[in-house]
Amino acid sequence: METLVVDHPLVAHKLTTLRDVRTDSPTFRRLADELVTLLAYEATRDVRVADVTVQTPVAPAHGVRMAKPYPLVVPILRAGLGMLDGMTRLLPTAEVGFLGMIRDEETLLAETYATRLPDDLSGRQCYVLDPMLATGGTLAAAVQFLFDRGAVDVTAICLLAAPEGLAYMDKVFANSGRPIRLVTAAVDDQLNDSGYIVPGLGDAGDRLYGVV
Ligand SMILES: O=P(O)(O)OC[C@H]1O[C@H](OP(=O)(O)OP(=O)(O)O)[C@H](O)[C@@H]1O
Ligand SMILES: O=c1cc[nH]c(=O)[nH]1
Ligand SMILES: [Mg+2]
Repeated sequence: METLVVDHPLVAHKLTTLRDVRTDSPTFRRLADELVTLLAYEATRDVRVADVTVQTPVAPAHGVRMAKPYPLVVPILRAGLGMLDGMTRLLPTAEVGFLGMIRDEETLLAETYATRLPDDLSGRQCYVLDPMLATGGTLAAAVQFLFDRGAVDVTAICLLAAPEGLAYMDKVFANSGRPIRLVTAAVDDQLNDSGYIVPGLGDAGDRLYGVV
């Protein structure tokens, strides 16, 4: 998986506050929203556009518009929902599909409880949103869903990633022949025995929406 760690002082500043255990839920939500917009700016560098000409008050000007089919943005519920507004602010014409996935806290295996995606994704650029890439089980399953429906171009945007998750993605998709990109604010040190990213930021879903 091609991985881009966005090296920017504003990204580092916002991520540091997100990590801070004293940051409350409203602030965490706002920062996650701001951070995804900064990451999305890099993640959409290759978004498809088509040439157009517009008339300025002075003369014709050559430019570009987003090409059809428009990109598909896929937040992974629940925590990925906290990244959706920040993404669609940058890509207002994107369509949105949903995947609901939860990781079993004992086995760390991802289970899918909801899918709402177009049946045919051939030719679509897909952007998966999930704040945390830990063991990689959730992201691998999400990318496989998109591949199974014909997607060939998948970019994941994660606020934080663990080396174990990157290695797992490389292992699972080694022979897929389809490129996968990851854009993230940081690759942390490791996972702990409970599968949490260290130092990480804790449980992203709980910090966004509360413990359920
Ligand atoms: O890489 P993995 O080991 O699969 O772990 C990462 C997943 O765990 C978290 O979701 P969680 O299962 O806590 O669900 P939630 O978003 O509803 O909190 C996170 O948002 C990822 O989806
Ligand atoms: O550190 C982690 C790992 C998985 N899910 C989270 O929300 N946080
Ligand atoms: Mg969670």
